[in-house]
Amino acid sequence: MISVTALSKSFGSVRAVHDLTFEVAPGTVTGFLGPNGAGKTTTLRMILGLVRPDAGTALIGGTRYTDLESPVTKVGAVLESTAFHPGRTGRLHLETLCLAAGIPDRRVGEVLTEVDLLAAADRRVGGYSLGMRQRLALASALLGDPAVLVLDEPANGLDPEGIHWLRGYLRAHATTGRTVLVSSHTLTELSLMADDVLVVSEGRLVAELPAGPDLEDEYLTAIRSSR
Ligand SMILES: Nc1ncnc2c1ncn2[C@@H]1O[C@H](COP(=O)(O)OP(=O)(O)OP(=O)(O)O)[C@@H](O)[C@H]1O
Repeated sequence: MISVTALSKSFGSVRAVHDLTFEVAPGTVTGFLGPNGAGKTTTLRMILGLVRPDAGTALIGGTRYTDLESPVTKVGAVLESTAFHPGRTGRLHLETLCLAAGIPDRRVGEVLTEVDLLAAADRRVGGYSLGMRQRLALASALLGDPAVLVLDEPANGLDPEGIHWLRGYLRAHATTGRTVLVSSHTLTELSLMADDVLVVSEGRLVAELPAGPDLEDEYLTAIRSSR
């Protein structure tokens, strides 16, 4: 369970997140949707302990990310800004992460298979396409076999087949009782991927919607009435 309570963060005069409260339950894929600049990335970064909130709390299973013991085995994250060493192969990148986190090396082959990147594993990451880098980022997040996945725009750069695959993957992942929070500013992407959608606008939660055929209409209504 991810629990965000009265979370706020400003950057100078920019109020990025304002008194935000929501919960993400296990067993479902929860979408995090909002216009550009709505505060999605800032919220995810606070959940992951990368940005310090001005007020409020973001807890994972009742504990702040920074207080988790062995966090990579509890929470897997894919962030927009994921950087890779371009001269390393995908496999070496994952092996390096395993070494740093004390995860057994056999996980490398397992996650490469899970994200369907085995064929490119021994190529240098500098030559990867955007979609391949996204798959490698997801593989990195999965190394510790975490119960919680936090993904910022994971479909970015994936081709339609890749998006279809990601959707199936995240759903299967959630079905095993895991928690998945996935952000996007693309409504169609989330309507395919998520079960429920948290809508944020100007740093505030403005609606919680089921991801059904009416999502677009309901989203637009929620955004317009929040302004
Ligand atoms: N490090 C920072 N310094 C200054 N302002 C920031 C910083 N990070 C975010 N902001 C501002 O906070 C607001 C929210 O940004 P954030 O990246 O969280 O939005 P977002 O919903 O993820 O947007 P997008 O969909 O475009 O990725 C924006 O106005 C942004 O410019």
